[in-house]
Amino acid sequence: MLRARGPGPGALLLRAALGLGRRGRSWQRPQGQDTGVQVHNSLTGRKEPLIVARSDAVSWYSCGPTVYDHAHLGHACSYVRFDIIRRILTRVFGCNVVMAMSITDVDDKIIKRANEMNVTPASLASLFEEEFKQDMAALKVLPPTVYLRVTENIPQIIAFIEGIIAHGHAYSTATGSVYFDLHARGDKYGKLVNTVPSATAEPGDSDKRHSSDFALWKAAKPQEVFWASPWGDGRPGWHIECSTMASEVFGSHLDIHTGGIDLAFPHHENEIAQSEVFHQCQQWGNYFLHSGHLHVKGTEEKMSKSLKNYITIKDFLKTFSPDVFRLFCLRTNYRSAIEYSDSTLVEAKHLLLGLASFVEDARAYVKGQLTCGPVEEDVLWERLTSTKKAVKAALANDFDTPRAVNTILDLVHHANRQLRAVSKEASGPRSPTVFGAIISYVEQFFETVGISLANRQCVSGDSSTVTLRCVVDELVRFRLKVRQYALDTPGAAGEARKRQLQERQPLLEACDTLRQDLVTHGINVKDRGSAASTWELLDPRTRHQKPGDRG
Ligand SMILES: Nc1ncnc2c1ncn2[C@@H]1O[C@H](COP(=O)(O)OP(=O)(O)OP(=O)(O)O)[C@@H](O)[C@H]1O
Ligand SMILES: [Zn+2]
Repeated sequence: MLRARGPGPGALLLRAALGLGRRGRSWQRPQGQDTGVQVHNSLTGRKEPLIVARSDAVSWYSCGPTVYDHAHLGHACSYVRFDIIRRILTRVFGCNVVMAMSITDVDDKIIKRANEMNVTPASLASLFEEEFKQDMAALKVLPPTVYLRVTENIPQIIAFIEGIIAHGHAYSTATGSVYFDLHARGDKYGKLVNTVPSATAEPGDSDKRHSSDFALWKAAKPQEVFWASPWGDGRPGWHIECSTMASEVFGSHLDIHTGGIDLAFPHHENEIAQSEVFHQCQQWGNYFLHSGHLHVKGTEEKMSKSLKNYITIKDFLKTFSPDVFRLFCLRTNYRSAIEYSDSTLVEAKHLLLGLASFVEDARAYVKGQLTCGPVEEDVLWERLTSTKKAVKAALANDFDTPRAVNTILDLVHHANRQLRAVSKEASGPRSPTVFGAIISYVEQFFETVGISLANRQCVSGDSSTVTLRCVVDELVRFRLKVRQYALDTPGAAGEARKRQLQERQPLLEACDTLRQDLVTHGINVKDRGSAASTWELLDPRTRHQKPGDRG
C-alpha cells in the first residue's frame, strides 16, 4: 500500500483550524451490544462506547500488507498492537471477533519490483505473502479469520465499481480508466480527517474531470498485468479493493476497521466514500481505529522501506524474542507513536526477565522449595483484588495497556518484596494460596495479551519434549543427591568434618560444571538451598541470567 499518502498531519490540522471540522457531527451511535469498552474512534476524534451489532460476531476489517518485500518492524508494530486489542476484546470482554484482512497482491510497487527481479508479479507477491504470514506467526499474531487476495476478487471489484457508476458517483474515461467523482459526493467527503477534496490529488492522471478524483480502475499500461473489464483491460485502484472485499465478507455494515495512521487519509476516507455510495448508507464502518507509527529513535520519520531506515522482522527476531517485542508494544498506547531503540528493547527484555523470575520464585515458594518469613497475606489478597479491578478498567479505557502493565508490575513488586525475606529455615505459617493466586492471575494476564511467562517446560505437548523433560528431571534429581551428599556430613565434626568436606569438594565442583554446561543448552538449574533444585528452559533472546541465580 504505497500510494500517494496525501497531506501530512500539519495540513490536516490547518484544515481543522480553519473550521472544516465536520468530523463526528454525522456519526450515529450504532445499535447493538455494548462491549463495555470505550474506544477512540477516528470518525469522531474522541472516545465512544464500543457498541457492536452482535458480540458473538464482531466484524473487523484490517488493511493488510502490500506484498512486494520483507515486512519490517513498523508493520510488526501495527499488527501486534491490533492483535493485542483483538485478544483483549475476545478474552476480557467476551467478543467473538470475525477478522478479514486484505492482501494487496497487485500494485505498482509489486509490478516494479517483479520487473527488477525478472519474475512475474504473481510469483513475487506469493513469495512475500508467505513470508508475511510466517513473520506474523513468529510474532504470535493470530491469523485473521480470512485473508482476502485482491487478485481473487477482481469480478467482485468490477461489480462494485459498476454499482458506484450506477449511483452516479463514478465515471469512465476514453482511455479506459474509472474515477470516483468527488464533487458528486459533496460535503459528505471528509468524515474521517476533516479534509477537503483537493487534498487527494493523484499525480499523473490526465483524463479525470477533477484533479482530486481518485482511480477505481486503472487502464492497463503496456507490459503490465491486466484483467478484462467493461471499460477495457486494466486493474483495480487501491482503495476500491478494501471496500469490495470488506463488503464481500460483512455486507453493508462493519463494526471495526483498522490500520496504521498513515492509512486514515486518503485510503480510509476514500473507502468510506466508495462504500457508502455503493451501499447507499449513512454509516458503513462504525469505528475506525488507527495505530501510531514506529519511528527510529531521534527521527521524525516512520520506519519505512522507502526511507531505508527499517529492520526486518526476521533480523529483529534473531536478537529479541516475540515476547520482548510484545511487551515493548504494550508499554505504549496503541495510538501513540513509538520510538524504536535497542535500549528500549533491552529494557523490555529485563522487565520480562524480572516477571518470569518472580513467577518462578513464587512457584518455588508455593511448592515449599523457597522458604521465607511470614507473609502479610491480607495485604496481598487486597492488592490482588484491586489490581484485577484496575487492570480491567484500564483495558476498558481505550485499551490502556501501559496502565494495565504498570498496575501488574506494582502487584509483582509488592509480592516480590515479601518473597525477598528469604530465610534458610522454614519458619512460621506459610501462605502458598495467595502466591498461587497471584501467579495464576499474572500468567493469565500476559497469556491474554500473547506473552508466555509459563514455565516453558510445560508448554509443548509433543512426546519428544515430554521425554526430554523427564530426562532433565532425572538429571537434576541425581545432581541434587550428589550435592546433598557432598554437603551433608552427619556424625563428623571438627577436623574430621573439614577433611570429609574437602574430599567431597570435587563432587560439588562437578555439580557446578554440570549446571554451567546445561546453560549452554538453554537449561537453567537453580539450587534452592541444599534441599531442592529446580530448572527451567532459557530462551537466549529473552533471557540472560547468571546460572543458578538466587541459589
Ligand atoms: N513505521 C510504521 N509504524 C507503524 N505502522 C506502520 C509503519 N509502516 C507501515 N505501517 C502499517 O503497516 C500496515 C501495512 O502497511 P503497508 O503494506 O501499507 O506498508 P508500506 O506503507 O508499504 O510500508 P513502507 O512505508 O515501509 O513502504 C499499514 O497499516 C501501515 O499503516
Ligand atoms: Zn485498506
